[in-house]
Amino acid sequence: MKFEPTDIAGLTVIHYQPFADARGGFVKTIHRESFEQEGLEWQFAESYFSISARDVIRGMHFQVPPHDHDKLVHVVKGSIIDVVLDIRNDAPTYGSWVATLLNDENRKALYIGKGLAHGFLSLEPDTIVEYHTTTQQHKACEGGVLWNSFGYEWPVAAPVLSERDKGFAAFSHAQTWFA
Ligand SMILES: Cc1cn([C@H]2C[C@H](O)[C@@H](COP(=O)(O)OP(=O)(O)O[C@H]3O[C@H](C)C(=O)[C@H](O)[C@H]3O)O2)c(=O)[nH]c1=O
Repeated sequence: MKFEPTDIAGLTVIHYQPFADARGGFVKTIHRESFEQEGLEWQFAESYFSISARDVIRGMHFQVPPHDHDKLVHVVKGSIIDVVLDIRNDAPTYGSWVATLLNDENRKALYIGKGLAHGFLSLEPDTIVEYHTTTQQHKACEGGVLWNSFGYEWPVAAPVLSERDKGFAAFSHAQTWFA
Protein backbone atom coordinates (compact mmCIF):
# COMPACT_ATOMS: atom_id res chain seq x y z
CA MET A 1 0.00 0.00 0.00
CA LYS A 2 1.18 3.54 -0.78
CA PHE A 3 0.36 6.72 1.11
CA GLU A 4 -0.31 10.07 -0.52
CA PRO A 5 -0.67 13.33 1.46
CA THR A 6 -3.37 15.81 0.53
CA ASP A 7 -3.71 19.58 0.84
CA ILE A 8 -5.30 19.01 4.27
CA ALA A 9 -2.83 17.93 6.97
CA GLY A 10 -4.19 14.79 8.63
CA LEU A 11 -5.97 13.57 5.51
CA THR A 12 -4.05 10.83 3.68
CA VAL A 13 -5.02 8.87 0.57
CA ILE A 14 -4.02 5.20 0.79
CA HIS A 15 -3.50 3.35 -2.49
CA TYR A 16 -4.25 -0.29 -1.80
CA GLN A 17 -2.58 -2.90 -4.01
CA PRO A 18 -5.24 -5.50 -4.88
CA PHE A 19 -4.17 -9.02 -5.67
CA ALA A 20 -6.16 -10.86 -8.37
CA ASP A 21 -6.13 -14.41 -9.59
CA ALA A 22 -8.50 -16.92 -11.15
CA ARG A 23 -10.49 -17.07 -7.87
CA GLY A 24 -11.13 -13.32 -7.71
CA GLY A 25 -9.42 -10.63 -5.65
CA PHE A 26 -7.75 -9.84 -2.33
CA VAL A 27 -7.11 -6.42 -0.73
CA LYS A 28 -5.09 -5.81 2.43
CA THR A 29 -6.56 -2.74 4.18
CA ILE A 30 -4.55 -2.37 7.43
CA HIS A 31 -0.84 -3.19 7.85
CA ARG A 32 0.84 -2.31 11.16
CA GLU A 33 4.35 -1.65 9.84
CA SER A 34 3.16 0.46 6.88
CA PHE A 35 0.82 2.51 9.06
CA GLU A 36 3.47 2.99 11.75
CA GLN A 37 6.01 4.17 9.17
CA GLU A 38 3.50 6.85 8.11
CA GLY A 39 2.75 7.82 11.71
CA LEU A 40 -0.82 6.56 11.40
CA GLU A 41 -2.71 4.64 14.06
CA TRP A 42 -3.16 1.00 13.07
CA GLN A 43 -5.27 -0.04 16.08
CA PHE A 44 -8.97 0.79 15.94
CA ALA A 45 -11.73 0.68 18.54
CA GLU A 46 -14.62 0.07 16.17
CA SER A 47 -15.28 -1.06 12.64
CA TYR A 48 -18.55 -0.99 10.75
CA PHE A 49 -19.86 -0.83 7.20
CA SER A 50 -22.81 0.85 5.55
CA ILE A 51 -24.77 -0.15 2.45
CA SER A 52 -26.13 2.73 0.40
CA ALA A 53 -28.48 3.07 -2.51
CA ARG A 54 -27.39 5.35 -5.33
CA ASP A 55 -27.55 9.11 -4.58
CA VAL A 56 -27.36 8.68 -0.80
CA ILE A 57 -25.37 11.32 1.08
CA ARG A 58 -24.17 10.43 4.58
CA GLY A 59 -22.48 13.19 6.55
CA MET A 60 -20.88 15.46 7.46
CA HIS A 61 -19.91 13.59 10.63
CA PHE A 62 -17.26 13.77 13.32
CA GLN A 63 -16.80 13.21 17.04
CA VAL A 64 -15.49 15.94 19.37
CA PRO A 65 -12.97 15.51 22.18
CA PRO A 66 -12.46 13.55 24.35
CA HIS A 67 -13.82 10.95 21.91
CA ASP A 68 -12.60 12.48 18.67
CA HIS A 69 -11.13 9.89 16.40
CA ASP A 70 -9.13 9.02 13.32
CA LYS A 71 -11.23 7.26 10.71
CA LEU A 72 -10.14 4.84 7.97
CA VAL A 73 -12.67 4.61 5.12
CA HIS A 74 -12.71 2.46 2.01
CA VAL A 75 -15.22 1.12 -0.49
CA VAL A 76 -15.70 -2.64 -0.48
CA LYS A 77 -18.17 -2.61 -3.36
CA GLY A 78 -19.46 0.26 -5.51
CA SER A 79 -18.35 3.86 -5.77
CA ILE A 80 -18.49 7.07 -3.73
CA ILE A 81 -17.34 10.65 -3.80
CA ASP A 82 -15.85 11.03 -0.36
CA VAL A 83 -15.72 14.56 1.07
CA VAL A 84 -13.64 15.74 4.02
CA LEU A 85 -14.02 19.22 5.58
CA ASP A 86 -11.42 20.75 7.89
CA ILE A 87 -13.18 22.08 11.03
CA ARG A 88 -10.01 22.78 13.06
CA ASN A 89 -10.31 26.51 13.74
CA ASP A 90 -6.54 27.04 14.00
CA ALA A 91 -5.65 25.03 10.89
CA PRO A 92 -4.48 26.95 7.79
CA THR A 93 -6.94 24.82 5.81
CA TYR A 94 -9.87 25.55 8.17
CA GLY A 95 -13.08 25.48 6.13
CA SER A 96 -11.35 23.78 3.19
CA TRP A 97 -12.67 20.54 1.73
CA VAL A 98 -11.23 17.71 -0.38
CA ALA A 99 -13.41 15.43 -2.56
CA THR A 100 -11.99 12.03 -3.59
CA LEU A 101 -13.42 9.26 -5.79
CA LEU A 102 -13.17 5.97 -3.90
CA ASN A 103 -14.41 2.80 -5.56
CA ASP A 104 -13.89 -0.91 -6.09
CA GLU A 105 -11.82 -0.11 -9.19
CA ASN A 106 -9.25 2.40 -7.91
CA ARG A 107 -9.05 0.72 -4.46
CA LYS A 108 -8.19 3.98 -2.74
CA ALA A 109 -8.90 4.57 0.95
CA LEU A 110 -8.82 7.66 3.14
CA TYR A 111 -7.19 8.02 6.54
CA ILE A 112 -9.10 10.91 8.10
CA GLY A 113 -7.53 12.49 11.15
CA LYS A 114 -9.17 14.14 14.17
CA GLY A 115 -10.88 17.47 13.53
CA LEU A 116 -12.03 16.56 10.03
CA ALA A 117 -15.72 16.13 9.17
CA HIS A 118 -16.52 13.26 6.84
CA GLY A 119 -19.27 12.47 4.38
CA PHE A 120 -19.86 10.79 1.04
CA LEU A 121 -22.22 10.47 -1.90
CA SER A 122 -22.86 6.97 -3.22
CA LEU A 123 -22.65 6.73 -7.00
CA GLU A 124 -23.91 3.16 -7.44
CA PRO A 125 -26.68 1.06 -5.87
CA ASP A 126 -25.74 -1.16 -2.90
CA THR A 127 -22.43 0.62 -2.35
CA ILE A 128 -20.65 -0.83 0.69
CA VAL A 129 -18.37 1.51 2.67
CA GLU A 130 -16.28 0.15 5.53
CA TYR A 131 -15.08 2.37 8.37
CA HIS A 132 -12.58 1.87 11.19
CA THR A 133 -12.46 4.45 14.00
CA THR A 134 -9.88 4.88 16.77
CA THR A 135 -12.52 5.58 19.41
CA GLN A 136 -15.92 4.05 19.96
CA GLN A 137 -19.14 5.84 19.17
CA HIS A 138 -20.06 8.27 21.96
CA LYS A 139 -23.44 9.82 21.22
CA ALA A 140 -22.72 12.85 23.41
CA CYS A 141 -19.60 13.59 21.34
CA GLU A 142 -21.17 13.14 17.89
CA GLY A 143 -21.36 16.22 15.74
CA GLY A 144 -22.28 17.17 12.22
CA VAL A 145 -22.21 19.92 9.61
CA LEU A 146 -25.04 20.42 7.15
CA TRP A 147 -24.06 18.68 3.92
CA ASN A 148 -24.62 21.64 1.58
CA SER A 149 -23.32 24.47 3.75
CA PHE A 150 -19.58 24.60 3.22
CA GLY A 151 -19.14 25.30 -0.49
CA TYR A 152 -18.88 21.83 -1.98
CA GLU A 153 -21.27 21.29 -4.92
CA TRP A 154 -22.38 17.66 -4.65
CA PRO A 155 -22.94 16.21 -8.14
CA VAL A 156 -26.45 14.94 -7.40
CA ALA A 157 -29.88 16.45 -8.12
CA ALA A 158 -32.00 14.79 -5.44
CA PRO A 159 -29.87 13.23 -2.70
CA VAL A 160 -31.29 10.85 -0.09
CA LEU A 161 -30.31 11.82 3.46
CA SER A 162 -31.29 10.80 6.99
CA GLU A 163 -33.46 13.19 8.99
CA ARG A 164 -30.51 13.56 11.35
CA ASP A 165 -28.20 14.69 8.57
CA LYS A 166 -30.80 17.09 7.20
CA GLY A 167 -31.05 18.67 10.64
CA PHE A 168 -27.40 19.63 11.18
CA ALA A 169 -26.51 23.31 11.51
CA ALA A 170 -24.80 25.01 8.59
CA PHE A 171 -21.03 25.38 8.71
CA SER A 172 -20.09 28.66 10.34
CA HIS A 173 -16.92 30.19 11.71
CA ALA A 174 -18.69 30.57 15.04
CA GLN A 175 -18.47 26.81 15.63
CA THR A 176 -15.43 25.87 17.71
CA TRP A 177 -15.53 22.09 18.05
CA PHE A 178 -11.76 21.91 17.48
CA ALA A 179 -10.55 25.34 18.60
C1 LIG B 1 -21.84 5.26 13.68
C2 LIG B 1 -22.68 4.35 14.46
C3 LIG B 1 -24.00 4.15 14.20
N1 LIG B 1 -24.72 3.30 14.96
C4 LIG B 1 -26.12 3.10 14.64
C5 LIG B 1 -26.99 4.33 14.80
C6 LIG B 1 -28.01 4.16 13.73
O1 LIG B 1 -29.08 3.35 14.22
C7 LIG B 1 -27.30 3.38 12.64
C8 LIG B 1 -26.81 4.27 11.52
O2 LIG B 1 -26.09 5.33 12.14
P1 LIG B 1 -25.88 6.65 11.34
O3 LIG B 1 -27.15 7.06 10.69
O4 LIG B 1 -25.14 7.62 12.22
O5 LIG B 1 -24.85 6.17 10.22
P2 LIG B 1 -24.31 7.07 9.04
O6 LIG B 1 -25.18 8.25 8.81
O7 LIG B 1 -24.07 6.11 7.93
O8 LIG B 1 -22.92 7.62 9.57
C9 LIG B 1 -21.75 7.02 9.12
O9 LIG B 1 -21.39 7.57 7.91
C10 LIG B 1 -20.68 8.81 7.96
C11 LIG B 1 -20.27 9.20 6.54
C12 LIG B 1 -19.54 8.77 8.88
O10 LIG B 1 -18.42 9.24 8.64
C13 LIG B 1 -19.84 8.24 10.20
O11 LIG B 1 -18.63 7.82 10.87
C14 LIG B 1 -20.74 7.07 10.26
O12 LIG B 1 -21.41 7.21 11.49
O13 LIG B 1 -26.19 2.75 13.28
C15 LIG B 1 -24.18 2.62 16.03
O14 LIG B 1 -24.86 1.86 16.71
N2 LIG B 1 -22.86 2.80 16.30
C16 LIG B 1 -22.08 3.63 15.57
O15 LIG B 1 -20.89 3.77 15.87
